[in-house]
This record gives sequence, C-alpha cells and structure tokens, in this order.
Amino acid sequence: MLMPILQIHSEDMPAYAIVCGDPARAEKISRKLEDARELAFSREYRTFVGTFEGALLAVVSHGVGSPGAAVCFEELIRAGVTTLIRVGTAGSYTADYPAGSVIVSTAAVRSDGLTRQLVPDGFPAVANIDVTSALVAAAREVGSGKVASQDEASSVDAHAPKVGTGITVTLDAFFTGVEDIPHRKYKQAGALAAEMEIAALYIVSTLRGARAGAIVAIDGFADSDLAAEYDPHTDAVAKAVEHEIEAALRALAALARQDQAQQ
Ligand SMILES: O=P(O)(O)O[C@H]1O[C@H](CO)[C@@H](O)[C@H]1O
Ligand SMILES: O=c1cc[nH]c(=O)[nH]1
Repeated sequence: MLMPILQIHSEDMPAYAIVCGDPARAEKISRKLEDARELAFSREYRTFVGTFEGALLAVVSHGVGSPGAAVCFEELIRAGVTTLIRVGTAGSYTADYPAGSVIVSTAAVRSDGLTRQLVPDGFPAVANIDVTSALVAAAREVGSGKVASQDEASSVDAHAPKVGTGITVTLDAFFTGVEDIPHRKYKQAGALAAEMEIAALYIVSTLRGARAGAIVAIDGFADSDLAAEYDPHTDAVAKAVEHEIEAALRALAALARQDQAQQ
C-alpha cells in the first residue's frame, strides 16, 4: 500500500525505524547501513532502508515541528513500523549537560499544540521502557570500547560525550515572540532539555500501539537567546550527533535481536 504523504510502499518497510528532523541527517545515517537504498524524498520526508548488524531498518526524516512529524510517525506505523527511535538535537536546561552532551528522553512535557488535538490534557507522553533501556545501554557503550555484537573490544574514547537520561520538553516555538516560554518552570521542575517533536512521537506511538524512544544531542542552552547565540554547527555537537546515531543504530539492532529470540 502506498503512503500518500511519505510516498513509500508498506511492502518495502521494515519493522524498525530511526527518525530525525533533518533530511541531510537521514542521508548521513543511511551511509552507515549496508545495502542502503533511498525509497522516497517527498516534502521534508526522506526515506532510506538498509541493514545494520543484520537488522533491516529504515531511516526517515520528519522535518521541524510536531504537526509535520506526526504525519510521518502515523504513516510509518501504518506502513508496518513497530519500533521508532528519534535521533534529534535539543537545547539544554542545565550546565550538567552542556553542548556536546547526549540525553535519552524518558518522557516529554506536552508543551505543543498537536498532541492536544489527539489526547486529553494530563495524558502522559512517555517512552517505551524496552526501547529506552536499549538506548541507554547503547549510548553508554558507544565510546567505551565495547561492542555488544562483537567479541573484540575497540579503543576507548576518553572524550566521549556525557550521557544523561530524563524528561525533555516538546515546544512548538523555536524563536520567542512576545509571550514567555516557561523555560524557568520546566527547568525548576527538573526537565533536562527542550526540542520540538518527542511528545508527538510518544503520543502517536502510544495511540497506535507502536513502541518509541528518543535520544538527543545537546546543541546549546534552550533558555538562552537562540536568535543571537544558537550555533548547532560546532565540533562538540557534531561528535554528540555521531554518538547518538551510533547508539540508536546499536539499540535498534539489539531490539531486533531480542524480538527474534522471543519468537
Ligand atoms: O535536530 P532535529 O531532529 O531537527 O531536532 C531539533 O532541531 C530542530 C530545531 O532546530 C527541531 O526539529 C528540534 O526538535
Ligand atoms: O528545539 C530545539 C532544538 C535544538 N536546540 C534548541 O535550543 N531547541
């Protein structure tokens, strides 16, 4: 069956998918797959399939913002994807996780408009526990020299990004207008970082019976003046993005192995 917006056929889609905002990042991730091929590039949605550590998976870009991203998540799940990991960037709320760090999102504050049109206020946007466990394990493993699927250890990276886990905030606004975005309250309540699509991913996945997780590379401070200070193109951010990509690929492959063992 053809998905009308992503322009992909369900027959071509594997059960496991990495999703990310930027079509260029999707292409970058696809270069890490064996036998990668591009299925479609429709609007902001660029879809690749290929194999990583023996697992067949898709890499798909969802663009910026929850409404467009939700279209992508819906069509992927309709096409047969059951497990999704978002590989994104986010602004930090804490000096404990500065630019160049990596955070696995355990739940997302629904400070967006899209999910309000899907579920009642108070309904939680939470990650799947198995996907999150696999992501945390993989994110800690990358750079440690250990490779779960291989017997031999490679070299340890003493400067590997710091890995955290916790609550992220999903916003609609990137640049501020005249209204305050309540960053200070989210920060005081213990949220670690802000981005723009994770709540949509968790809500759509929960509604449709799929499982989802998310990992973000920190590219600055969310409550700083983004118009003046935002620079996601530093070496530290690039290294954190590389780290999260490797972690997400390993996590999906590990989940595929677990699923196969349970069949
Ligand atoms: O790097 P990605 O995945 O696009 O994620 C973040 O970056 C974009 C804003 O620059 C938003 O999509 C936000 O969620
Ligand atoms: O939404 C986002 C993404 C990256 N960095 C931010 O500060 N906000």
